[in-house]
Amino acid sequence: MLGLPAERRRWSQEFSRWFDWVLEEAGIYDYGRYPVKGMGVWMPYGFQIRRRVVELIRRVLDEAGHEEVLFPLLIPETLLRKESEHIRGFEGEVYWVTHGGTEPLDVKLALRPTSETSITYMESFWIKSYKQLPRKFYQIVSIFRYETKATRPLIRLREVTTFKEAHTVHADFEDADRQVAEAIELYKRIFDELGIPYVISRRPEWDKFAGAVYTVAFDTVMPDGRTLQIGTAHHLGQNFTIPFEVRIQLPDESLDYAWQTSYGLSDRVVATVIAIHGDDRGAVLPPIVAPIQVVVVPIPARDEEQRKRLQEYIGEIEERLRRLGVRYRIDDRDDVRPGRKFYEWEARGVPVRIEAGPREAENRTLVLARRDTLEKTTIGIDELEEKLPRLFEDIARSLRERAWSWLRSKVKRVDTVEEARRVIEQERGIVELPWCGSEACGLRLEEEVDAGVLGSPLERPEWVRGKQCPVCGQPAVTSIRLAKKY
Ligand SMILES: Nc1ncnc2c1ncn2[C@@H]1O[C@H](COS(=O)(=O)NC(=O)[C@@H](N)CS)[C@@H](O)[C@H]1O
Repeated sequence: MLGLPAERRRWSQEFSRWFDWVLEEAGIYDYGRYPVKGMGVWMPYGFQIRRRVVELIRRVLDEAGHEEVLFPLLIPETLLRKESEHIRGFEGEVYWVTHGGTEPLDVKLALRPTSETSITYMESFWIKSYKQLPRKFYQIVSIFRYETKATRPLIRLREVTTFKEAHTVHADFEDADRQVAEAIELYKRIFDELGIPYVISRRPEWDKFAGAVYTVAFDTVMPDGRTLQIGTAHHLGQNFTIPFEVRIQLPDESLDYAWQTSYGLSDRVVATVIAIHGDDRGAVLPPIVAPIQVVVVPIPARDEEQRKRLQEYIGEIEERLRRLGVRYRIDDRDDVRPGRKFYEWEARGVPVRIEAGPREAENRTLVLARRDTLEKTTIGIDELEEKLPRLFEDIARSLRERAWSWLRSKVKRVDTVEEARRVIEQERGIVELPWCGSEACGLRLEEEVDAGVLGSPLERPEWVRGKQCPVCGQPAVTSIRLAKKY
């Protein structure tokens, strides 16, 4: 299914307004009212979604030998300044604490924009030998960046409240290289579980993380066709261990500085689950992160006798859902019509709705309504235990497939700058061109296509063989991806 079915038009053409609407309507996140720009409030329902996303991230990292830690929020200026490229990269984004009470501090303290400096400083005390390596730490904390580009709920925050930062230490360059590759596999698993599609690119030299040897990034295409960087992994070489003097004894007894990587995810993971899978009725949540996986909406009975029978029947449904271990809600509010209930739970993206009225109680059947495809089926109540778990799997798979076909429809290979510019102008998405690999041509392409460079594939793409760089005419050694970015 290329492009979008008609009924999801609003979702793609007024994405930003839709996104703000769904965050509020579904009770996910309250943004724009808190009196600090770029900072919002996780509301109860949204907090439950975030909690399950964080649980997934923790499970994947813990199973891969990562150790969760917790570092101080405040980083003294003396530490932050130790790695020159890093501080240059973050200079304009750091929030500073300058006073303790009424007293000015002799050393001003940064609210961490990320934690390489505080973590590497402590590693200089902890890590002395290759025998202790590799070490894989991570923390899930708030970080603070005084973003100057337009802030947006969950997408570009000044307090990034769900920042998972992993920091690893290795005995040599190659093992850090291997760790970046592992980080990429772990991120693929996390995004695949959430059905989020991605393009993986090596960022160009002129747009890598401040202090990195190289950066690999996961980008997705949002409903409005702009790309969002949803995860990054960096090889940090010895750029932090040298200034922080993290020396290790090698097997031959010689001393060398350790090698590092770092890799991060943020609130953007929640943003993309909502944005990518959503439709005009609101959020559509994969069952794995849905706070409520099934909502039961009784269809009111007319007379007293039927009402009693229906109540018993709803009780039986509830008992079965409880035994199944499903996260469910029985919406038996009697001052709200079923139609309104459908609207509310659809906006919240509840994956499955069960409707049951007097007829269903009579025939011992249930109406199952899928949130993703909106289709309804009637089953016998005795089929619930067998069909519900499979329905969850179907929903997760169909959301993932629909998202990937969307992404594939938004990535286009072109041979000329004119084509690239036209595609970006008319369709947005990602354009991919043959490239000689030079920074000069890369920057010229940003100018001429009027889009940002995402970078190049990790493996040399076959299709550029025999093609020329559209800027300088030299043989293309790889491809370059451009897009309008968030
Ligand atoms: N202002 C922001 N709001 C929301 N998410 C952000 C923001 N800035 C960065 N992110 C997310 O956080 C991820 C990691 O940030 S980063 O700067 O690329 N990398 C680091 O900070 C490294 N220390 C790895 S943790 C990014 O890929 C992006 O998905």
